[in-house]
Amino acid sequence: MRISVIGAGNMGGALAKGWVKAMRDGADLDITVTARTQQSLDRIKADFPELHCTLDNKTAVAEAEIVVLAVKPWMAKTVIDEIASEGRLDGKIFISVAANILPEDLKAMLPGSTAQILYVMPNIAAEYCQSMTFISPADDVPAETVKTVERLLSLLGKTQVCDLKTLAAGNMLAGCGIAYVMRFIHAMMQGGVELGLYPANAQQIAQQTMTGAVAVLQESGLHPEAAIDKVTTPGGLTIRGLNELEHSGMTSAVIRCLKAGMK
Ligand SMILES: NC(=O)C1=CN([C@@H]2O[C@H](COP(=O)(O)OP(=O)(O)OC[C@H]3O[C@@H](n4cnc5c(N)ncnc54)[C@H](O)[C@@H]3O)[C@@H](O)[C@H]2O)C=CC1
Ligand SMILES: O=C(O)[C@@H]1CCC=N1
Repeated sequence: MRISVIGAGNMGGALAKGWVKAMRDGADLDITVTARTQQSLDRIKADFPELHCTLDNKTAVAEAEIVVLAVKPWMAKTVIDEIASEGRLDGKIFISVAANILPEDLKAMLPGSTAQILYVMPNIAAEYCQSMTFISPADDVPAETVKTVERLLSLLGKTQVCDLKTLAAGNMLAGCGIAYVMRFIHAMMQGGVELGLYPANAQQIAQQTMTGAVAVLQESGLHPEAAIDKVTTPGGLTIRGLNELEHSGMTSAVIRCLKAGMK
């Protein structure tokens, strides 16, 4: 399958690199990436020589079956005007990962085009095939196309085909949420340093603890509070910290954090 990623930056680059890793595991893909500067392309090509790299968006689109738009949202219209001219996107699968540009907005930017439009929200863990990716197809996209896109994105982690409301909420937990989780890890590091650990050691400990917590919940299927009960000795150490977190409004802060991006 020939895929062109227009804008191989943080997100587009992560998708392309994840797909290359899938190719190394046997997936039959042919990936082209574009960027604004040759320097960006040289950087990505150095570690991922399987990628075709070009500064020419139009050629990249003309040669692809699937086009992924991964430029900043405020550049989407200009780039779409460029790549869709002369019917270049017609009949192709067109995935946009530009946040908050909905399928109806994309349709308005592609008047008369027969491109099959899907609004997709991955996260940067796509590079390591651990993304949580949401897929919202436009109403007129055939089921077979949705399946194809789902298969392709499943190479990069977990996927959900969903409506726009779920995508918006899911993106706060996953697309943006990955940054919130990283901020929590950093907060643990800061506490760890105050307790006398070196930052690098605190980071390793915090990351392994995060991995362990995820493993416990995934393997056991427990609700988080049931698993927390297993850690919390009455009158012991853990409950002191848990209550301190709640006195400081942790749960409320997280809820407010997730709601903030929906405004
Ligand atoms: N960074 C993230 O975690 C996520 C980002 N997104 C979406 O992905 C899109 C890209 O975001 P980032 O990757 O963070 O930005 P970025 O700035 O890292 O990447 C954008 C890329 O587009 C390239 N570019 C700019 N103009 C271009 C043009 N005319 N032709 C070809 N390439 C061009 C730039 O060289 C750059 O490599 C945004 O719309 C964002 O909403 C979606 C989910 C997660
Ligand atoms: O911050 C943003 O707008 C994008 C969307 C999800 C992650 N980054």
